[in-house]
Amino acid sequence: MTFTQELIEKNLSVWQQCLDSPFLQQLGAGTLDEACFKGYIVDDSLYLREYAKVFAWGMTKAEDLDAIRTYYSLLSFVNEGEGATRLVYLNRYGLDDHSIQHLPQRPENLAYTGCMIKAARDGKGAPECMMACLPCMVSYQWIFQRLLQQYPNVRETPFWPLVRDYTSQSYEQACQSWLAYTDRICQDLDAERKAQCSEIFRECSLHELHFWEMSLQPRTDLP
Ligand SMILES: Cc1ncc(C[n+]2csc(CCO)c2C)c(N)n1
Repeated sequence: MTFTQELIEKNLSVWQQCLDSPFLQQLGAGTLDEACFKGYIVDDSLYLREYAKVFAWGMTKAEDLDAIRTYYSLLSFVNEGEGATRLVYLNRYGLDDHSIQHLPQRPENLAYTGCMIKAARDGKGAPECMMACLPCMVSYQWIFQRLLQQYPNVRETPFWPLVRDYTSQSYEQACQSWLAYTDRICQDLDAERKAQCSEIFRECSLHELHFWEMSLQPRTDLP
């Protein structure tokens, strides 16, 4: 079993709780209140802005071009794939990136991005940086694939563009290559550093769960 397979296995119960969260279950069934979804999209947009800073810290410690290429590929997915879908949703709600930048991240969101940025800032290098962003990328693939199996009719709901992004073959391939890169750089780490990495992965998985729980409440500060 590779290191990332081990990490995923250890955290599957948390990801299962994400999948079972009322927000995702209602999203799959198409019954989710769009005010909650709107709040999620706004917080997620603010989250992705902060997410970019994780790689800014990662870049300063990069020891080879492989690390830089991986960070670039992660960021370009945020910007091109997810970014495009998010913008369609923001527009649908009469918002755009500019009009939401002044809004605060809700506390669970802030706690999550704070944790990721700290891991990349205080960590020794690429392994810690990848640990901070692996749960977000890989849990989405795991969760949305299962959600689509459970609710094939989600294709007929307003939430399909989001589900489609994370269930596409190209997203699965991208995840595989990010995982393979992580396994490569973690191969020769000593036990102590592996344990620290595992702790970051755990913490960020729990933050994913808290983000889904937070999203069941609509934001109260949106136009
Ligand atoms: C709270 C939250 N968690 C995870 C994602 C998914 N995600 C974030 S960045 C990225 C690109 C590759 O890592 C992916 C898939 C999200 N949008 N919002």
